Amino acid sequence: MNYLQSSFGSHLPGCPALLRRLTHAPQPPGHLPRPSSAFAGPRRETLGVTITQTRSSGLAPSQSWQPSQRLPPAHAVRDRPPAGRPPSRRSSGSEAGADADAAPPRRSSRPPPSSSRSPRSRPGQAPQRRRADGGGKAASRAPREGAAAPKSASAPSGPLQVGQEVELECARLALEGKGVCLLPPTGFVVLVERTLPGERVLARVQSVKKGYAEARKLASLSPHRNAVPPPCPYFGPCGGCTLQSLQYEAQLGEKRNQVEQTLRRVGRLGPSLDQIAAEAEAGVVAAGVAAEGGGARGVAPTEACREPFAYRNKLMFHFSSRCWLPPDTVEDRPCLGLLRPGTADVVLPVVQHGCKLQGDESNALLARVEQLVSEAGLLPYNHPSGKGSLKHLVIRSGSGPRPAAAAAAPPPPPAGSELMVVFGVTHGSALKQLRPVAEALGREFPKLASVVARQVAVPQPAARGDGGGGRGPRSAGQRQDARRQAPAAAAAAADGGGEEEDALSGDVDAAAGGAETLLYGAPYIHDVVCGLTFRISPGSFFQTNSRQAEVLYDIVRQAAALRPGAVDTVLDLYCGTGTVGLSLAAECRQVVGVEVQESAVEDARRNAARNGIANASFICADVDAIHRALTASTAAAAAAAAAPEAPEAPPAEPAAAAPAPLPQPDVVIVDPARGGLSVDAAGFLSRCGARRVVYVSCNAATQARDLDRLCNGPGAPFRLVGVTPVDMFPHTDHVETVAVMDRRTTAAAPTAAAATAAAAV
Ligand SMILES: C[S@@+](CC[C@H](N)C(=O)[O-])C[C@H]1O[C@@H](n2cnc3c(N)ncnc32)[C@H](O)[C@@H]1O
Repeated sequence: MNYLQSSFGSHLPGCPALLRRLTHAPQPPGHLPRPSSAFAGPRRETLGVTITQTRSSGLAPSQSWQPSQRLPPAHAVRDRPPAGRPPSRRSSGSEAGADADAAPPRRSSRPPPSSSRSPRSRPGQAPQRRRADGGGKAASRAPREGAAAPKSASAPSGPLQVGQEVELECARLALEGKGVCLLPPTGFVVLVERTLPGERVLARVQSVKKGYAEARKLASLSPHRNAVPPPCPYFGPCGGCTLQSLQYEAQLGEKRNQVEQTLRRVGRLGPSLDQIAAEAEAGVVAAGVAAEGGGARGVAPTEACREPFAYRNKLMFHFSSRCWLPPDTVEDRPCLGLLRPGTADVVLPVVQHGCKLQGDESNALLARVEQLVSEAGLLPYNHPSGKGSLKHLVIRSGSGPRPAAAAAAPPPPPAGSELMVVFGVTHGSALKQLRPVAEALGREFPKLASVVARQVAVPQPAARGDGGGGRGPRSAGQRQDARRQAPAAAAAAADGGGEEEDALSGDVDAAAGGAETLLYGAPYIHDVVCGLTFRISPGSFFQTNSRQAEVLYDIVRQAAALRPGAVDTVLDLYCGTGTVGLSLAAECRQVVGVEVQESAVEDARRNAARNGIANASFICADVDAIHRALTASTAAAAAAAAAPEAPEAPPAEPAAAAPAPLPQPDVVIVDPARGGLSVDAAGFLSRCGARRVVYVSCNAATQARDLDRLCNGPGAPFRLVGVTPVDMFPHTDHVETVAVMDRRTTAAAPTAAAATAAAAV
């Protein structure tokens, strides 16, 4: 998954109404975050060792690997207003990341379109500015008469015009980290990226839609009081760490606000949160939900991450023949880095400084991979020419297995003791050249335990939606539909949780694929979480922040509120490699995990055996199929009861392939992908009879939608009793949330037939 897919569009599959509730405005489908103007200032200088193409690969000069560009420190150039300089010779004009309008980037040697130029940069013209006081005292004025209005691709339908400059104050953060500014006096929503609540900015309107506008920040007029210089030189263009310029404590507060706002607006859970807060105030707290669980707001404070940098055990990088040098240059040359927001094949080279979210050794590995593949004559896959074969690179790390001798109270082994490299390749022909690359890496990096190549699908022209050479972003809804149609592809798509967790983990489509070839070492690495050793295959989901996963699982354990004496049966739905269920196993009678991806289920079974856990079992199945099978068997039982004398009919086609038998659960843990629960999965929770459901989510918007379904309205089966955000991804706008629901005692209990059917599924 890339940054662009973390936009609203993908958070809220097929739910424009949810978007409106979030921002009071619809978000355009496929809307993408824009890169910033952070690099519009000083000229870049090129440092570092040149990596030249030395093999006789028949490359044109533009196809050769080049050194990564040294970038100025982010704080030195960020928020600089555009200098009005002409596009560079190499500039691709409308590719100007900072000034690009809604149109997708395209190669062109033309200068930027007039709609994307700053009116201020035109000689003899006064800037069009509108002032908007956060306090509602609007000092706004219409664009000056006589000043040429900026050309707009579409007629403005709000109080703003494309190209207009406006002073705004940020009221709050939207889920994807953009600042929500309300234009007085109407409160018209303007979304401005890299803008923090309380900050006043000068921004230029980029697009105006029916109920809202999007603007690009030109300058910070009064920064957030907790603003800090972002330490990463790629901050801004790289869409990953949108909150890096905010002090960490303040990030935690913002994430709590986001979760609360989303539950109130999208989930219509204001009354539930108010009740949680009132009960906490009165000292009545649901079992397993911390006393401060609500405070005055119904949402607990965000659980902080102790190590807010170098916390990631997995990052996905992309190979591309289109290399982005922010703000407005795209060169046709091989490049390894992070996808430019809003594109499917333009890459920001990050090899030189690495990514601050992963460890030093992983960054060193990244740099060495770039050198070695260049020397081997390997090229990025190029669409549409079909040349080249490298698509992406995933670097994973783990602590290695827990030493047996330390079984009593094992301190976790140091992170990064085992490393894994996964090459995503489009053609098997690359394997021959990759083998010596893998062996060289193995010799140079003693901690490298595994190098694997995965065959990935070649982008289909029909799927292009970005106009730039590849797949366009698909909504989570579309991905879910595709998953229903092709469970096998879905399994592959899970690729370590590409879409399941956050933007930096992997592109679900790029990662989807088939054959894996082991190039070096073993086809897995190990990590230790909660004192248990987990085996991780290249395609298996594993929480990307191992240390914080322990905090998350501890909150889940408390929230499950299992009865003493290990008497409860726990269902761990969407269980991945079994981490949540296995960490609970000692306190329950039995744990049953359900997971769609075969390799993850295999890992989960091995993990149970390796850790000596005998009361956990894992089923490879689509969670949705459980409810369909349950519904089918209930209907069949009802039909049989209604027509006992009917002649024997041929057996009906099963509504869904029924998974292996599931026991009646006391507690269910669900941790679905970003798309949240399907209607079938929610239906299963309603009917399964469990007294408590602990819902772990990496997408507050879809979680809010699901909680609305399950907790609101007459006959709703559950009552929301606690919400705790957990910061698994510091500096990014992602937040994990643990919501706890108790079955309402007044709601109709599951019928005996349903319970029996559930037991039989
Ligand atoms: C967010 S991960 C959670 C994994 C696990 N709970 C953990 O903490 O490591 C979601 C998992 O759900 C799996 N998954 C996605 N859709 C599924 C479905 N329809 N049925 C079963 N599993 C599914 C993915 O393969 C992935 O392993």
